[in-house]
Amino acid sequence: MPGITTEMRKVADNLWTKSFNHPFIKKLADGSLPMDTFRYYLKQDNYYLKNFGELHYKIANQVDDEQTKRFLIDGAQGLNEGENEIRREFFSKLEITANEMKDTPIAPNAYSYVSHMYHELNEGTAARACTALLPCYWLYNEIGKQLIANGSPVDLYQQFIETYDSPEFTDSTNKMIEIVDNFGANADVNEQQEMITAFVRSSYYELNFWEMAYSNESWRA
Ligand SMILES: Cc1ncc(C[n+]2csc(CCO)c2C)c(N)n1
Repeated sequence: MPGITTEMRKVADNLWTKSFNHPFIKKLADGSLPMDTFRYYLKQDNYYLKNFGELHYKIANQVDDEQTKRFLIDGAQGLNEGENEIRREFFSKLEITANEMKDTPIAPNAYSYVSHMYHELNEGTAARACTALLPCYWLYNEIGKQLIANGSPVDLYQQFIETYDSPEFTDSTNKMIEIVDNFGANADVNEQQEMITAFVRSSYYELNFWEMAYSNESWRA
């Protein structure tokens, strides 16, 4: 029997297709994305990644299954050594300083996305919180696999694409899918529905993360 993630992926398919076709992604691939837009994305993603790592530890504290606990802790550590390392390189190349970060508040969509993930953990369950993390892995892996075929003529964008197509990253994505499928198999119908909702909401915020950067979203009216 297919796991709950098959159903989630189906329900969120429109949102995912819109992410694949978002001008941010299309222009990343053809190299025409303004560097300022990518810079904005990186700064907001810095907030996202910091919270994403912390959430891994917090969720790990609430799960009983040892393998899942291990994966989440390793994932947070891998984030510190892997993805964050590449980001430090990007920050340095684009001269994004600590002072500039201090002067850049988290933007509305990034704030809502992070708040959603904390809500799923604090007001929900570890299963729902894990589900809220899944589109992050899975959507980026699908985007990486799609874009790697042609790559990007801009070095920095090419490096970004390669991060999400690596065999290690594909393994982590598959492991995360398996974890959510296991949670789904042990959940009642109501909890399964809550998990699907958490997945759809994260997929919505993923789509709007591109839009946030593309439209330079801010709190100003
Ligand atoms: C908004 C946003 N969503 C997803 C990712 C991708 N991502 C962030 S952490 C992680 C897990 C393993 O490195 C993955 C895949 C991102 N960077 N920003």
